[in-house]
Amino acid sequence: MCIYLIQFPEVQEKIHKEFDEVIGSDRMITLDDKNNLHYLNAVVAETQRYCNLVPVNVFHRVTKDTEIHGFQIPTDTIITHQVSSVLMDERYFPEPQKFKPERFLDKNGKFFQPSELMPFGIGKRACLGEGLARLELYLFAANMTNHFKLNYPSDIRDFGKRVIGGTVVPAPFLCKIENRF
Ligand code: HEM
Repeated sequence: MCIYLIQFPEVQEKIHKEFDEVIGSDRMITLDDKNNLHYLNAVVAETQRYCNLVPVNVFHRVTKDTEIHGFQIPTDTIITHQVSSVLMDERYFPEPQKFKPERFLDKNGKFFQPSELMPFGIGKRACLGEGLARLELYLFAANMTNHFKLNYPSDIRDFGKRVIGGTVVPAPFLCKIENRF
């Protein structure tokens, strides 16, 4: 998310505008503020959609003969699904290659979360840590961005490079951090 805020400064500006209007100080932002920070929630959602944090999903075993779109999948086959195929599907997310938090705001500017946004998987084996992870993402994103403005370092080298493993992480990067208060 830090990298996207630097790469898309207009997004960072809109977050700061929302903080100035809704929070208005350097006080601790808590869960009580969550329902009032629509744009911030939209940026967190778009970050999860856009970054595809879990590039290869967890393996599952088919427990009975199954047919999906005409393909026969016998019992005990090991399968994995790709959440990213939904997150990058233009039927649900027009212009999927663009970072657009506004896709998660309704016409009144209120945050909404469509069922197709499924970075934690779906169904019985979806992420067990989803609730905790959502709270952490919100609290970190809110307090970090309220306090600081992020910018490119003066010497930009390989900025924003993705390192793909079990999860995707950014290659170590430098950035310039300014206090907002
Ligand atoms: C941004 C953070 C996270 C993301 C995007 C994420 C995403 C995922 C995904 C996509 C799966 C596979 C779901 C499936 O196979 O359908 C998964 C499984 C799982 N996650 Fe997470 N996860 C996150 C954080 C966490 C945290 C913080 C915990 C624990 C505190 C956690 C615990 C688990 C466990 C135990 C499973 C296996 C569930 C099962 O197979 O029944 N995850 N996660």
